[in-house]
Amino acid sequence: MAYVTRWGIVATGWISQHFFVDLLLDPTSRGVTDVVHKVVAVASRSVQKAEKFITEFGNGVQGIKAYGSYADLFADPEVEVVYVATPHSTHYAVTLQALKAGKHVLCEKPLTINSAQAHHLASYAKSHNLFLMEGVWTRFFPLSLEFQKKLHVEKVIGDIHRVTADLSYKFISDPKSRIYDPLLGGGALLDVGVYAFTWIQMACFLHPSNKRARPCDIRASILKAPSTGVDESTVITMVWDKPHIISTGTCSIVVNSSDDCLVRVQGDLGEVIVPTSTAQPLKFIVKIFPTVEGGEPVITVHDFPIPGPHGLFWEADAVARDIRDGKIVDDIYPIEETLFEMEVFDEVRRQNGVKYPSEIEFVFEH
Ligand SMILES: NC(=O)C1=CN([C@@H]2O[C@H](COP(=O)(O)OP(=O)(O)OC[C@H]3O[C@@H](n4cnc5c(N)ncnc54)[C@H](OP(=O)(O)O)[C@@H]3O)[C@@H](O)[C@H]2O)C=CC1
Ligand SMILES: O=C1OC[C@@H](O)[C@H](O)[C@H]1O
Repeated sequence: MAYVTRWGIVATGWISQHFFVDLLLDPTSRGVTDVVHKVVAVASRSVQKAEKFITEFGNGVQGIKAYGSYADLFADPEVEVVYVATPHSTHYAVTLQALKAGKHVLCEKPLTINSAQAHHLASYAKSHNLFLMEGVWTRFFPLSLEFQKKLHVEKVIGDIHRVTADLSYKFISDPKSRIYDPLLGGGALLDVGVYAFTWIQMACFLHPSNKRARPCDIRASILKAPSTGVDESTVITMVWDKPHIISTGTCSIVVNSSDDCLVRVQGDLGEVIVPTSTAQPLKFIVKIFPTVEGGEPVITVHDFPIPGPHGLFWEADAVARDIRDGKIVDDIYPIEETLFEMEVFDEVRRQNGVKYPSEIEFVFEH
């Protein structure tokens, strides 16, 4: 019997629409038979918005409740796990409120805007035996798992020496948008930098010789947006002692990533390239250098088409299995990796004197 996971969706913005559509897809269409997803309720700050969202994107599914406040959804005993998709700066308070109501939580990336908030959420969830995960959906793509296997198990490119990863989008320069607004945690680092960072985590942090150690050196540069002062373009270089790798992660909200190489992992024998979006990857390429002078490289393209609209369902399936199995931390993307990510991001901002407004950098007393 498939386990039925009972979801509550919090907020009705862009990514919530995508998540909702993916949740409503029949899991057997992607070969999944052990879990299914039931959307119990949707909450918005306006009940009309929640109703409209259900009508527009609910694929005719009946019985989904519409709430006009997040608190009402948290109070619903039928909701088992909450998907939080509000702007970054509100993740901490909204997630804490959900946890305090006894709900498991999948919160969109970034989990919080700083590591102090992330540590608070992680310790609250742990001490109350509740599931908590940052929604870095990319980590659950079969492609990402195969990428790690090729690098770390099959060691197809031998010893890894250098890793570069990028995600950049040219966003419309609107100071009121969440991308530019400091009060909503705007800037490249928290919005798209998370993805560049996650590929570096997969290649370096999860390298078997690294044994989950922190990098021994972190250096970062930030170019601030003249309009609002958020980080417009950010570069993070890290040195990983034991696997002996140097990595560079880049992100920007004023230029687009190149479409031919977003991630490049270079090793003794060749390189692995992810050419499409580092958020929603579709293929990776393994290039093995010629062993004889004048020989040709051997190039293998590994295609991973998404069996559905977006690919957020893989992350949802993982959450469902964790909850079914009584796990509070996911194995593929454990909360410890989020804490590490947030600690590095704090350091990146510290080195560059970038602070979010005090209204959003707070930590509740606990
Ligand atoms: N995994 C992925 O690929 C993606 C993840 N994200 C993440 O999801 C989160 C939401 O992003 P996105 O959906 O693009 O954002 P949107 O601006 O489209 O939606 C955010 C929603 O949050 C609610 N909200 C609550 N408080 C506020 C506030 N103070 N100001 C504005 N909206 C508020 C609103 O819903 P309501 O009015 O119904 O309460 C709003 O529609 C971000 O943290 C982002 O990082 C975003 C895009 C892609
Ligand atoms: O997570 C994301 O991925 C896609 C981007 O367009 C979006 O701004 C970001 O939040």
